[in-house]
Amino acid sequence: MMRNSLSLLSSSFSSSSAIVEIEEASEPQSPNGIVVSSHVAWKDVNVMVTLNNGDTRNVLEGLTGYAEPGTFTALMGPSGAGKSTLLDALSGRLASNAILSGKILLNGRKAKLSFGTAAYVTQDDTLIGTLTVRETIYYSAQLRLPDRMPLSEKRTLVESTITQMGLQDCADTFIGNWHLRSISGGEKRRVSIALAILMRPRLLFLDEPTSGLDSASAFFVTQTLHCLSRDGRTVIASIHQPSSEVFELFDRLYLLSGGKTVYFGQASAANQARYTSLTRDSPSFFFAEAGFPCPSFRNPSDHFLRCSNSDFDKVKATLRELIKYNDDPLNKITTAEVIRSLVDFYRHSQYCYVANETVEELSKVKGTVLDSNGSQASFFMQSYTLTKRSFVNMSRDFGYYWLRIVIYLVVSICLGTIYLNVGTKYNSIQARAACSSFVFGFMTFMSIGGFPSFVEDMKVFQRERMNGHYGVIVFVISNTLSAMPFLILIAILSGTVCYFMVHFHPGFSHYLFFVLALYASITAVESLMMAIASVVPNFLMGIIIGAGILGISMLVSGFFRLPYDIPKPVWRYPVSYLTFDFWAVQGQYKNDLKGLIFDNQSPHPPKITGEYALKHIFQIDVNRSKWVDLSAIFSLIIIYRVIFFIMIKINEDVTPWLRGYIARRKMQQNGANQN
Ligand SMILES: Nc1ncnc2c1ncn2[C@@H]1O[C@H](COP(=O)(O)OP(=O)(O)OP(=O)(O)O)[C@@H](O)[C@H]1O
Repeated sequence: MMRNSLSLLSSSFSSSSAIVEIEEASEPQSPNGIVVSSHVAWKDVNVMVTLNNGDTRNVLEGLTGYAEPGTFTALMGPSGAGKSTLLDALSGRLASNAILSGKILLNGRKAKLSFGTAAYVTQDDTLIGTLTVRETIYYSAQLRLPDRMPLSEKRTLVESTITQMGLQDCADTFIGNWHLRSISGGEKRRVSIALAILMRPRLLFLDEPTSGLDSASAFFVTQTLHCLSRDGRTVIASIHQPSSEVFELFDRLYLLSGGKTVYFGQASAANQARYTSLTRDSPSFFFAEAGFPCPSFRNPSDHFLRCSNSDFDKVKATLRELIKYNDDPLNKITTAEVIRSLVDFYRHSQYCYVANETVEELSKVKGTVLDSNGSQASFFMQSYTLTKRSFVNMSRDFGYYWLRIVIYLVVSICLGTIYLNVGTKYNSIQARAACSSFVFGFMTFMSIGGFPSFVEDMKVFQRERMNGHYGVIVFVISNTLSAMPFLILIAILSGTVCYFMVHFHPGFSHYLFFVLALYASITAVESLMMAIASVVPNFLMGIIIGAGILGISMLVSGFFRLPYDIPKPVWRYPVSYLTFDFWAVQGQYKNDLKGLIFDNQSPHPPKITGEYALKHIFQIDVNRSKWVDLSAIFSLIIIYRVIFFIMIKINEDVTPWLRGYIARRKMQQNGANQN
């Protein structure tokens, strides 16, 4: 079954020109007969980062290595050694303040690995908690597989991926969130890997796939990666503290310390503790040769990390009295010295020579160009699937809309009882205005509560976007459409309660306007909050910024300060015209007051007309139709959504470029100052 799905996927890929065959003859065959494979080689890779004060720091220094199809390469080293940076450099995901030099070759060619060319599993599992494991993988398949692939075959591929990752038992369990029972951490990791391997990528990067897992889960995950590599894939993963069982599953080990290579070569045979019985081709032999043999009964991987972690010097200095020293050579000198001699020893060793030679050879063989492994689905299919997934998420997450609907209803009932049958007395003029302002100002404010959910959505979007699953437009469309039914429900429910309890201007068109204006206002707030979420990923900051903007919007709506009294520069032009509150309040005042007759202050005539109140009390232009005001709110929604789109694009393209530019400028300035 698995084989079937694989060949099916390959055939649909080749027909859609996802993989461009360039030099077929030079292409090595992988164990399962699939032709496309990926050799990654890196030579003299340096990464320099610019710090905020303009200082620079070398994070990686002169790294050379390679990873071949059918192998599992583990990047190991203490915290801060540069494992993630090397992974990021290889996968084209370096931060914008990092400057890369050296050669990175994919199948012998310089390659820009981004947006789905290779699968990348990040350290944290950004998954949608309200979906089950099967649904998560299925939606991902729908988002990425070609439309012409029959549904049954997509399902087969999903099921085979579930089986391959050993997720059968929890396939119908929710990923989990604050109110839904969740799968375990190890299962979450496997779901993330399942999503990465769904499109059968030839190259797989994983940043600490076993971090936070117990030893059994870590072994399971590593064993799965080992099996994936045996399928002809090139697997490169950073691993923090592997157990000896996990270590045995690595084919190659790249040991780093302080951004320098301590060892690169075979990882096999490392489980043999006594170096006298070791083959030359093992890290234990290397350590023994370098003068730091792994003591008997010590896990070799612990020993390698012990030798390469200079933090032990600090620990030793702090706990001098408490440590009992044995005759381990590591206790006689500082770890910094150990690292220095290991790095030096490696540089002049056979291991380094072999690595350089192999990289040279690999760079001469020009192989297949791997094109994006991202989505093959059409724009329509992506939009449909994403809208559906987002709708399912919203309807299952109690905190997304349901809670807000309840609160909206409760507040509407409270408002309805406070302004019950507001009437047409003299004081009713002010009461109606205040009630309308509350509805469009304060009640819409409650939409801020959805911000944490938006932030979660943005995280999933960013992961999927980085892996090339869909574009920004698809995300904006799906987000708008999926929220629509809930916003309509909020507007109808709370609008109806308010309208009839307060007894606003009777008549269907007045009721329709009220509900439509409420819907438009809530949607405008949502759009604004989404735009904020695209640039402010922290929800506390986002809520504060959102509250600030909405507060200003209320201030210039024409209720707290009458329109002509709002200071013209800035506040009236353009701020008030750019806020939905202004249009909503003006439109609703007209919708409610126009056509009504109110008692005067004295019980005798003349009565006050609604038009008079609008003009002379609220300073409102009665000649402008309320429908124009409503159209203005809808136009603002479009503007806010366009801003949302632009923000994402800026975040994606302009900000990294700008940060990179600033980093380079700071570096130059610093260099000039030093000179
Ligand atoms: N963009 C950056 N700007 C500034 N410093 C950076 C940047 N990227 C990495 N560093 C620094 O480089 C060093 C290596 O970081 P890296 O994340 O690669 O280490 P690591 O080995 O993956 O560590 P860990 O196991 O803790 O994740 C760290 O000291 C880190 O602070």
